[in-house]
Parts: sequence; structure tokens; C-alpha cells
Amino acid sequence: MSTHINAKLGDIADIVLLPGDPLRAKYIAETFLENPVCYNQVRGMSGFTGTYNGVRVSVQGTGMGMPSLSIYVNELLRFYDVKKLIRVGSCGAMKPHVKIRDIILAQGASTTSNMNNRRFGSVNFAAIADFELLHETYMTAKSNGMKVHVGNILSEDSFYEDYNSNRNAKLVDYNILAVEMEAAELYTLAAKYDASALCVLTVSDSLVTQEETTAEERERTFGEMIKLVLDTVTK
Ligand SMILES: O=P(O)(O)O[C@H]1O[C@H](CO)[C@@H](O)[C@H]1O
Ligand SMILES: O=c1cc[nH]c(=O)[nH]1
Repeated sequence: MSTHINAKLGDIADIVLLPGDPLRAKYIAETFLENPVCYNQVRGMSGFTGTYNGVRVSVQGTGMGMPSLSIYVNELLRFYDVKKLIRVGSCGAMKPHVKIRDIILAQGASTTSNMNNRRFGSVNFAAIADFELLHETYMTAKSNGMKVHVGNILSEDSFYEDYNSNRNAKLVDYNILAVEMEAAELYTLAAKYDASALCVLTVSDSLVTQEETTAEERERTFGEMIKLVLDTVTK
């Protein structure tokens, strides 16, 4: 048992999917996993373990933002020996060619967060995905005929920013595909604890066109992303 996760060692699988929303964790467990068992309800941040293709997989909500994700990922890595962590999140598209409902594999995560400044001082640590996990997920997508974007994203500290600021224009020039709020911390912690991590995102809205998906559409397209990830990690 750790401070924020009320589970015994062994209750949580080696492979954990990480949605920001704990209700999405419940939806994923109930829709995609066989025999899901809830191992955590502390603060309503649900965690479940079940099987997919006969392989044990867990799904743990992380909350929104890097400080919240950091708590859950630290505890999964330090106290539950988790080896593979795949964030399954939503994001806002920043480039015009990235459309609503598209899927992004975040090869790297640039960040505005102060968490890495505190860790590394003047060094700008490059928070990157695990190469094998990224490659395997990309190959699964290709063999399923799915189009995915692969590239650099922005992990932002606050949701309500002025996204049309000059800063964002600069980031777009430098090929930042989309914005979300957790990947950089996930990648940094995975590097520290020698684990494999990847962030897979579905575009829920566009900062370019101001379009948004409906809740129903989001559920359906998130399903495509979840299946891609589960098919990859249970091969
Ligand atoms: O859909 P999730 O996984 O929560 O991800 C995105 O949505 C939240 C903001 O609405 C942030 O957590 C952001 O990263
Ligand atoms: O963090 C996020 C997630 C979705 N859309 C955004 O604009 N930002």
C-alpha cells in the first residue's frame, strides 16, 4: 500500500495504462478488460487490473497536470514494480494538419513545467518516449491501417493559457503537434526508474480551428486509441 494507492504488491500489473480521468479508467477497464478488479478508490482515483488477450493489464487514473500524475507514477514505479506505462489522453491540436480525432504518438514532450527546472537546473532535459514502445505502437497502427502522427508535443502546466500567444506561434514553427498536461513528467520519471513509457493522445479539440469533439465522439475515438495500445502491449 502506498500513500495514494490502496493496493498490495501484486495487485497491479507490470503494464499500466494511464488516463487523466479516473472515469475513463473505469470505462477502459469495463469495456476492454476481462475480469476487471478495482484495486484503488483513494480520492476517487480509480485503478483496475484485468486481462486483455490473456495478459494482465492495469488502468490507473492520474488526475490532471504533472504534479498529480507525478504522485501516481512515482508510487507505481517505487512501490509496485511497474515496468511499462502508457498514458492514454486527450490533447489540443496546435498544427493545422493535425485534425480532430487524430491519434498522436508523442515521441518527445517539451514542457513549460517548473518541475524539470527544479530537477535539472540550467539543463533542458529532453523528455522522450521509450523507443521500442513507440516503434511497436507505430507498427501496430500501420498494420491496422491507422494513420497516426508521431512527434514532439507540449506538456503545459495550465489549461487556461492564451494559446494564441507568440510563444505558441514559435512552438508551432518548431513542429509542436499538440498540447496536453502530463507527458513530460511521465517520460522523466520513466527515465529515472528505468521503465518504458509512451504517451498516446487523441485530439479532442483544435487550437487552430477551435473545433471540439462531442462527448460521444470522444468516447468512440478514445476506443480506437485504447485498442491500439492494448493490442500493442499484449502482443
Ligand atoms: O484527457 P486527459 O488524459 O485528462 O488529458 C488532457 O485533458 C486534461 C485537460 O482537460 C489534461 O489532463 C490534459 O492532459
Ligand atoms: O491539455 C489540453 C487537453 C486538451 N485540449 C487542450 O487544449 N489542452
